[in-house]
Amino acid sequence: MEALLDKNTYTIPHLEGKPDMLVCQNLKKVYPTGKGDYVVLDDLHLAVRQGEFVSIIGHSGCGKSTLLTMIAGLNEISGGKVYVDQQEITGAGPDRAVVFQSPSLLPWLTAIQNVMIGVKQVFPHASSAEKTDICKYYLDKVGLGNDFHKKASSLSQGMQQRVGIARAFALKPKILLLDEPFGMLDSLTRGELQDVLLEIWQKEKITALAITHDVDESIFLADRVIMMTSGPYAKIGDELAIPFDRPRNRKDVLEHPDYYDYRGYLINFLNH
Ligand SMILES: Nc1ncnc2c1ncn2[C@@H]1O[C@H](COP(=O)(O)OP(=O)(O)OP(=O)(O)O)[C@@H](O)[C@H]1O
Repeated sequence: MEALLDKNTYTIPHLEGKPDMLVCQNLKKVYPTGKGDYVVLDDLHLAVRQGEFVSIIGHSGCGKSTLLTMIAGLNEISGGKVYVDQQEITGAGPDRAVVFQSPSLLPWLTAIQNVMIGVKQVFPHASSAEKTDICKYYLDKVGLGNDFHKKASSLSQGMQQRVGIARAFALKPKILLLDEPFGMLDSLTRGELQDVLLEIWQKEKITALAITHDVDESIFLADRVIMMTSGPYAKIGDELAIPFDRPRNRKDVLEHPDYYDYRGYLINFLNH
């Protein structure tokens, strides 16, 4: 365990000299309930550097989605502050794109029309050809180059989530927020989409924060895994830097001599 903690001092080459893109300060969330106030998160501090990929793990109900939706500006902040690129957030904005477990596409629209909705809002002054190019570029990147004009309702769940990922990247956000993005997919599709996500993330050098229940996924994706304590009054309990080389491929990660130490460390946290 000590050796692993030492590894937290490893420098991650692509983060050297990068400023913080996301800062959560003394964050608190209280849900009023019939039985009184329920304090989900309390005094939570988190800083994520520009271009960093952070995974968040923690027990079911500890407040991971609450944290993510507060950062997204979709859930009221009860106390503390969230800063994105040094600006305090006051609500949702195009600087933060969210990918939820279910992409909630408009089923009667095509793949490209679904991506276009957000692109039109974020780039109102771009020409129609430019907007179409942005949509096509990201749909192509997620492997839907031949499916631009298919209705969302005719796409498989995995393909719909590919559209969800394309839609988020197409907004060119500063931060990508992912809430169990692959939770509903079979393991093969899940693996494929993890690869797609990392490939685009690597190219765009975007800051990303992903909630996952899957310890292997948390390691494969992230530069750092954040472990949340169980609620109420949840906060960051521990963190682990994952200094595996980038770009990553699954085989190299799984065969890394330290892989099972990292995995064991995270599972040990969850078991206590
Ligand atoms: N609107 C709400 N009103 C009252 N309580 C809520 C509300 N939303 C969430 N909660 C409670 O807050 C706690 C944290 O919920 P949250 O969904 O953030 O946890 P989570 O860690 O994302 O869970 P999971 O891993 O199961 O998705 C839970 O106990 C949940 O029941």
